[in-house]
Amino acid sequence: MKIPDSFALHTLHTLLSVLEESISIVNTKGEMVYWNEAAEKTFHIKKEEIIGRNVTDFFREEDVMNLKVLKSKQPVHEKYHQPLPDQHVVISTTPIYDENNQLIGSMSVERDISTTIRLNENLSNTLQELQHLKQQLSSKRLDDAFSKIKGNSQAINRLIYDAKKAAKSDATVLITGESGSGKELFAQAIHQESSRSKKAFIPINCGAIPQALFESELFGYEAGAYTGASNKGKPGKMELAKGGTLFLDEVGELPLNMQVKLLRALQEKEIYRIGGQTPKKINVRIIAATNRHLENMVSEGTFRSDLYYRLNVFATRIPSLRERIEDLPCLVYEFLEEFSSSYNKPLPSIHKEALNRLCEYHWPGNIRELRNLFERLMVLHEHSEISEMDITQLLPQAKQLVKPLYTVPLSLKNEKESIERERILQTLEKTYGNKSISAKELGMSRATLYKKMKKYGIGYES
Ligand SMILES: Nc1ncnc2c1ncn2[C@@H]1O[C@H](COP(=O)(O)OP(=O)(O)OP(=O)(O)O)[C@@H](O)[C@H]1O
Repeated sequence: MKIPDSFALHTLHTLLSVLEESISIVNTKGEMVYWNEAAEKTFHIKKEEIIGRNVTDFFREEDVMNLKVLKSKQPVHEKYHQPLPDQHVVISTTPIYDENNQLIGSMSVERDISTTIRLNENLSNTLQELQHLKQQLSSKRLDDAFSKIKGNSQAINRLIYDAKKAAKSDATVLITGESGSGKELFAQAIHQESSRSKKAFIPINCGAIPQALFESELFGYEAGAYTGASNKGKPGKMELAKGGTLFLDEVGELPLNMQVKLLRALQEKEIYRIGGQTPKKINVRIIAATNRHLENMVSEGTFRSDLYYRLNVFATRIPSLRERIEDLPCLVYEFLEEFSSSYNKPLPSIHKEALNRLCEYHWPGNIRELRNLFERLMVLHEHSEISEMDITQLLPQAKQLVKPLYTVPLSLKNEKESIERERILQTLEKTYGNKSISAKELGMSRATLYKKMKKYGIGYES
């Protein structure tokens, strides 16, 4: 059956009008002879306005693909094209020939991709902005003295907020908290954020120095002050911290007679070196820390109340890890990253049950204990995921004491030392390195404990 010409024409017309692509046909004079509904929508030009008119009345000549193809007679296939400044299309254009192979015009089919392009532009701008913000954030974090303190809990954010305020003043700060909870980290951050940051941060562990040496450590001595002293004299930590911060760690261990001397120095802002006749002006900010309950010590008479009040100007207590267990996942990822990078191992993932297991544990050694556990884990671990079993094996309850089957007999002295070393090691392990508790448990002074640790080569991070 022959399809009548008029039917074919209407069908073709209907087909072109329902297409989502814009169709435009120009004759060899550049006049628009066909313009479908999609073209009307894309270019916001009605058929009645454009049909019969020269296409250059609406577009710049160089932007009209139909005109280019009329000239070149070369068809164009699926090419990106921008007919108007804010219009983006993918265009196919082909020359039209009659039955005598005479060029009679050109037809373009254009798919509007302006929305996609705009979305892409927005996305790329957003990504650039994001990148920029990330850079800003990371440089800000690096600049931020508190950036080393990890954790997102309300408690830690509040502490950082308060500590930043304390850093702006020159007030004495007293930091309390369990062993390994981050007291020294906070003290360092306060110093770095303060106007004294360019000067020294000098830590002094009040519990580690034998009583007899404490005064010379803190105040220094003049040449020839006593036998065995350097003949040049030596500045004490208070002088060394000039313009900076003196961190009195474990201040609760300070002997009473030294408490008096410290208080006098703080009040009078000057010190005398041992054997010295002229006072030396001191300019230090004091940050003190302790895991002891100083108020109780004051009532027991083992800590002077006047020194306590002198230190307690700005007091802050760092909660134990169990009190802010919500910080644990963030700390875990931090330590995994740190140790995978320092031991050159791929970063493992951690199973949810392993994290649960860690959250259930009571962390007497706080963040130091968590950090040590992850260092051990990264040394031993070989898989891509950390399982609950890996954690259970490393947590103290799971530890089993393995007694050697046979040991070479030692002399009495050596045996005594060996037992002592073992006892010290076990106690330190049990208290997660807390020297004051260990010393008490072992029935010796902290200074003696330090001396013995040195003698037996026991290095325990303080
Ligand atoms: N919030 C934290 N984010 C990351 N690391 C932390 C944090 N708190 C503590 N640490 C790490 O835990 C370890 C112990 O911290 P720090 O020495 O400051 O504790 P401390 O309370 O002063 O301990 P001690 O009372 O035994 O002297 C350090 O390696 C420290 O870097």
